Amino acid sequence: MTHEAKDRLIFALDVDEFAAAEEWVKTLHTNVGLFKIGKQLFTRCGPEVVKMVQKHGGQVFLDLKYHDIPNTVAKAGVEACRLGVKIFNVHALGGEEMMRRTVAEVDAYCAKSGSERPLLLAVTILTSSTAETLRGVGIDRPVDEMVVRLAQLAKTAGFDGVVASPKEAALIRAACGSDFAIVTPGVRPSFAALDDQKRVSTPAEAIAAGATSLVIGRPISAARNPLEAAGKILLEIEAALAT
Ligand SMILES: O=c1ccn([C@@H]2O[C@H](COP(=O)(O)O)[C@@H](O)[C@H]2O)c(=O)[nH]1
Repeated sequence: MTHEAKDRLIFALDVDEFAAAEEWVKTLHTNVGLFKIGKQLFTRCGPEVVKMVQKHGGQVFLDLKYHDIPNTVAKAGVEACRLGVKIFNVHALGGEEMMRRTVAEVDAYCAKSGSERPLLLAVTILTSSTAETLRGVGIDRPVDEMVVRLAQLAKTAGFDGVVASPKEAALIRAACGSDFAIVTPGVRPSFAALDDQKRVSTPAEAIAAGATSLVIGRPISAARNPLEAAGKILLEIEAALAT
């Protein structure tokens, strides 16, 4: 398996116990480049679980999707840097000032401390959302239009990339250029259930559309043989990269 395919696979550590998270890291570290720690696991275990992944040589995507006033998000971003995570994210719907302030404070902190700057990603429209979901919160625009608009806003604010559905990856790539990261959850291999995801593609489709990394949780964790499922996904990523 090439290093490149593995580095593009991010496993969602969506469990509620430290021990279970550690088991997943030990089981999957050969096939997974990064481990995503989200609201459930972080709320239960806190920064210790970040250190655990790092202790096992894994890199962390801290998926807390900050969405608050600029000062609060910027300061939370600095704390994410202090944890040494590889990636953290905010909601682009928090707006340009919130994102600009976060970039500025993170850059200042990393320059002063000499620490590696994490990749800053902005969540566009959640992969579980549809046009109906948007209408329900008063947004009367098509999903893909909103996603591209938020991606451009994130880029203007100095963010490194976005979290989006692979369905919109090609549009984002065209609008934001080749060096903009597009990290896609909402990925479903042919062998997996849809669960609560609405805007999904297969791993091969996501890579072909321009996704830089894929976030995958239940298609791996619910598989009869999770390591084998991750291996199949890597093969699919590799094949798509080769075409
Ligand atoms: O738009 C988004 C943003 C984040 N997520 C997160 O990704 C994983 C997906 O897990 P699956 O089990 O593969 O569905 C999960 O942790 C979400 O919080 C997302 O799905 N969509």
